[in-house]
Amino acid sequence: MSAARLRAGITLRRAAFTLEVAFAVEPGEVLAIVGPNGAGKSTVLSALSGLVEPDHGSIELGDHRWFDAERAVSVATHRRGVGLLAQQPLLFPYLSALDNVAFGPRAGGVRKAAARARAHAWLEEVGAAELAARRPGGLSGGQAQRVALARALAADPDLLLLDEPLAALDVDAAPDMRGLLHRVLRGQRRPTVLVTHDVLDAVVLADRVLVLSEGGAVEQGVTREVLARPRTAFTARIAGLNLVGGTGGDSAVLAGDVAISGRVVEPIERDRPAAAVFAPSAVAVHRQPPHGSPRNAVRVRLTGLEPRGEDVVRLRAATRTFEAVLAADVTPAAAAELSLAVDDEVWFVVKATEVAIHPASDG
Ligand SMILES: Nc1ncnc2c1ncn2[C@@H]1O[C@H](COP(=O)(O)OP(=O)(O)OP(=O)(O)O)[C@@H](O)[C@H]1O
Repeated sequence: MSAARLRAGITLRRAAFTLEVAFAVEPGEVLAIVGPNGAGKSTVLSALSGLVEPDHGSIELGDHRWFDAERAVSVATHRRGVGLLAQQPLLFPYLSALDNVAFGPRAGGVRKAAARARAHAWLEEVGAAELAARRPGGLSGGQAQRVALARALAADPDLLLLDEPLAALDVDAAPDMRGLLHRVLRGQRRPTVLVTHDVLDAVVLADRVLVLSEGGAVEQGVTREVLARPRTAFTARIAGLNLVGGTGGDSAVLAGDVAISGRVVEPIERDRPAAAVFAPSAVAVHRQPPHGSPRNAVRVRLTGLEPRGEDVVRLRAATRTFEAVLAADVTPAAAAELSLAVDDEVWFVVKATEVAIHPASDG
């Protein structure tokens, strides 16, 4: 496996749309590109894989110049060594899972027995060894996506592209696949670019995040820093969920002097990065710390109160002993009863059953 840095700085104009982005992804690093529909996420991936040509700029992987508008360089897609895992697994229907995975190595000139051995190893790696003989028609969505991941990696690509890899999976299969991707991505040395709508994917899988809006990067940085301190209203909105980053404890995330307990959705490791995620609507607001209750309680200072429709007031708050920006949705009546105002010190309280605990990327 090569370990080269991806560098891209491109401009691409369409009738009513201009994409203009610059980013780099280090070997072993995962960059998530998030943003609303039409922001240009797919266009970035198409440019990286060579399916569209930017009007200006360049794309390089290590010493290899894949694209350079000024020097009229454009390396063909199949020569770029790009592995893609898309929303749909796109397996060959008449080949077994094993032969699907062996396809890349075979196409790369590896002999049949060696290609099949490599395919077996990758199926093993993604927990799908027992599916080797099955055709794609006999696989569940989650199983097929595991096989598709094995196929992408068996070809030993220099750059891995993940295009909404969990979007088509049902709610039961997505956490398993997310956990698998977390494990597999941590062990590799190539750069990876992940496009996703789901901020949780960015938290669990990406070291850095680039927020794309109308063709431009509105924020770029270490995932947890961008989400914990969103500099644009857009990022705060996509963050949507409360996120407390810290390290893994006993069914809990340890952040500063607080332990947030919850349901462990994907296995976490002690002292490794982990994140607790919960909805603003799951937060109750108290003036006094709750006593003798198994709930999570975090002391915060209110930084904002915004009405959201008739039934909800969104409270924003800064934590005191660790870095996070939290939100709580309360009824206007509750906000009035507690006579809440900016700068008030209150307790945000959330039941462990409402908190999902995930491993987080190292970034
Ligand atoms: N083949 C095309 N020809 C012309 N315009 C296109 C083409 N593909 C996409 N666009 C336009 O380019 C812009 C960026 O689209 P793109 O698909 O990259 O966004 P996206 O962020 O991936 O959106 P989504 O999340 O909906 O997939 C949009 O305005 C879209 O309408």
